[in-house]
Amino acid sequence: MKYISTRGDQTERRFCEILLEGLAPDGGLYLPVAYPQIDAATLAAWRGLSYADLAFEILSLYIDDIPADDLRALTRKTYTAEVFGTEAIVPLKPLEPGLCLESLSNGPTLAFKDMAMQLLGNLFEYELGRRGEQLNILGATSGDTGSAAEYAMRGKAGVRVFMLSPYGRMSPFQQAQMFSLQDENIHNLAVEGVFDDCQDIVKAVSNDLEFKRAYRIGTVNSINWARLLAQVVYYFAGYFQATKSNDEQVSFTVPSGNFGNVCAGHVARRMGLPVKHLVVATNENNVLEEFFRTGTYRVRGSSETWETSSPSMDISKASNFERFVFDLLGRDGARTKALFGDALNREGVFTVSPEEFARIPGYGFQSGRSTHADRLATIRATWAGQGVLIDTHTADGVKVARELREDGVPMIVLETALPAKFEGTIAEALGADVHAPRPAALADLESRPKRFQVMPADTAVIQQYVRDHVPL
Ligand SMILES: Cc1ncc(COP(=O)(O)O)c(C=O)c1O
Ligand SMILES: N[C@@H](CCOP(=O)(O)O)C(=O)O
Repeated sequence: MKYISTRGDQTERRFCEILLEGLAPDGGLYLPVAYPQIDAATLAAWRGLSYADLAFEILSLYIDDIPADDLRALTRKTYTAEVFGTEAIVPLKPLEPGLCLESLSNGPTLAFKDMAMQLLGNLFEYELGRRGEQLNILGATSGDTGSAAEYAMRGKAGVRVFMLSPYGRMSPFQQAQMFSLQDENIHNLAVEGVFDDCQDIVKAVSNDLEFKRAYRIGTVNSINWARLLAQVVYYFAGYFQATKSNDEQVSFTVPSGNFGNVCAGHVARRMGLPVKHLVVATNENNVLEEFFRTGTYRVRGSSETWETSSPSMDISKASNFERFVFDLLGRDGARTKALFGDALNREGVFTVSPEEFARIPGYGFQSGRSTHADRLATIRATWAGQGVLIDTHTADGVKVARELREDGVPMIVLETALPAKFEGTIAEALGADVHAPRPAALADLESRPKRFQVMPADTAVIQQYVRDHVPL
């Protein structure tokens, strides 16, 4: 499989090249030249595979520059019951008839990011070892990508992590999870700004091609196609668990911010997975919900990006949304560049044409929004009604899923984090007597010594920090 950029550069690249490269040189995101199509016989053959072997089958359609035996060994090393808690890896949890959660948050950092990041760590180690190279990862996090990446990369030969996070905006648990790491190859840079400022810096550094090459900068955000590819697998795994035959359809509701997770669902659907709807659930930062309702994509500045109780979704520039729009525009790279590279930079807004907007139902997308009050009410109702404790992001998903579900089509809500990460809001919803369980090894997390640097939201300052810490 070859990959092209969403902004018109037709140079075809192979998987391992883009794995280490992240953003395309023209500022676009990589996508495969075509989505492999899964026929009924293949879908039937995949039903019943272990998660690791399903991951191998899906990955091998997109990766032809890693020998099959090595790739299978990588997926088997990654997706184990020891790391993810169960043999199913992503078991479904029934909530009520026709509605269930897909448990994606049983990895080491208690959020769905582990699903892809554990694989990415192993892929990086494999490819860098093969090439005898090193990689300096520059990432941006609103709370969960950062810890998942750091836990996956700590101790990995040839990898350093520079992780930008919005200073003071993550939950105490999320901050402690990252900042308590003392590993030499992990650098936590707390940026005075919002997540979008952090992501803008990552993109600016990636677009400085001379710096990127000299300092061997790579990325672990969903900018990186490998992240999305790994996330495609759990849509198939969820579908197989929720259905008995491939004639059935399901819908997914996806708590969304940077649009990586639901974009993986879009890829699965384009491959032929029988998905009826992909429901994008946002919090008060509803840039995506607004787009699917109106056709206008209006990014917002820091002063309009609200600090909410689902903080990992406090995102007003969904970087990965460009991949979906490229497909919506019939893969017209010049038009995608005009919207994302030009209109968005100049005016902070674009509107797709009525004809383009009319295509959205064909892609299965729907959207809804949830607020703090909805979140509290949903956490309470799900605890009282089903005895299931959900986190604030998953609550946004459940709230919207309950509004948009249809009779006869199972609705799977992706559980994107565990409640232990957001104890403050759980206590606000349920009172101090209900405690979100956390692994014993993390009992004293918040009281551990912390190691991080506070930095201005300034690309040049971050670049200087990288220069000071990466020997040339
Ligand atoms: C817990 C949680 N839920 C939902 C999201 C939103 O996912 P995405 O950015 O892929 O849309 C994130 C962050 O990405 C997250 O950390
Ligand atoms: N919510 C994310 C934001 C980054 O998203 P990504 O999927 O692009 O890595 C976080 O928790 O950091």
